Amino acid sequence: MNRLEISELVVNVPGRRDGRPLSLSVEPGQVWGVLGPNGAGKTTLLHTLAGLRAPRAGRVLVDGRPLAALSRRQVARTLGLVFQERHDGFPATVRETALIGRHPWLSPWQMEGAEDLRLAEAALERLDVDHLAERLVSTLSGGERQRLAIATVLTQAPNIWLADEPSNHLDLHHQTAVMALLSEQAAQGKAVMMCLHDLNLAARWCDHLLLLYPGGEACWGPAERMLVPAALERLYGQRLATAKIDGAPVFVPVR
Ligand SMILES: Nc1ncnc2c1ncn2[C@@H]1O[C@H](COP(=O)(O)OP(=O)(O)OP(=O)(O)O)[C@@H](O)[C@H]1O
Repeated sequence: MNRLEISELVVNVPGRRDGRPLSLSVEPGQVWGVLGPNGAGKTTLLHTLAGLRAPRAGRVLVDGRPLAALSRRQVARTLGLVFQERHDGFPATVRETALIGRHPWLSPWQMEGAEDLRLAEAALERLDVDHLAERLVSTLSGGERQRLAIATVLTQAPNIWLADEPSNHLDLHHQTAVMALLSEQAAQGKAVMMCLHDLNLAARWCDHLLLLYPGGEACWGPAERMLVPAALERLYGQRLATAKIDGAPVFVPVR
């Protein structure tokens, strides 16, 4: 079990004043959504939480220990990252790519074993890309690549998921399947934080929300307290109509 604690964190968004420092905890079992308009700093925040970018101030802690004090291997075992930019380094198949998720768990020259292969195959099947296992990644569609990226993190089996737009490129069915998977991960005691542009996915699947405003303002808390139409309209500069379906609020932009 791992909790991700953000303490007085000021993310370094170039050219922007500090804004409100962020202090919150993503607990095991919780699903946090990060909402905000383009350029609000969602990706920069996730990169900072992953230790890929230094903050201007404040700290990121895993189970009370600063992220910087953990070894690279500990970080790689603990944090699973689904990020937007992907580079095809060398030609690899879908199966080989999913197996990369096992690397934090292997010693430097150790080959993947039967159990690693089983985990990778199960993840590919869960993300509905098992039929593509032999294909080169460079031949995949956008949605297939996204599902493979998520399958690779599932193979990695981290305790904390950081996902930047996990529903990106996905059709409606696969959006729902991925949100159900992240929700299930949380139910198994993992901590999940994801950036989302789709307010309705956030309203249905996230139990906590962090709202990032372009000027550096922010507020956070349980989803039902954050999903206030007036606050969301201010966040996006967009009028919204609201309804309730299946017990969850639904927001539709209006002209
Ligand atoms: N290396 C950089 N140099 C200059 N500006 C940068 C750099 N990286 C990010 N920014 C700026 O920082 C701001 C925050 O970027 P970020 O990608 O975190 O936003 P975001 O909320 O994820 O946006 P989006 O919804 O468009 O994905 C943007 O205005 C972006 O142009």
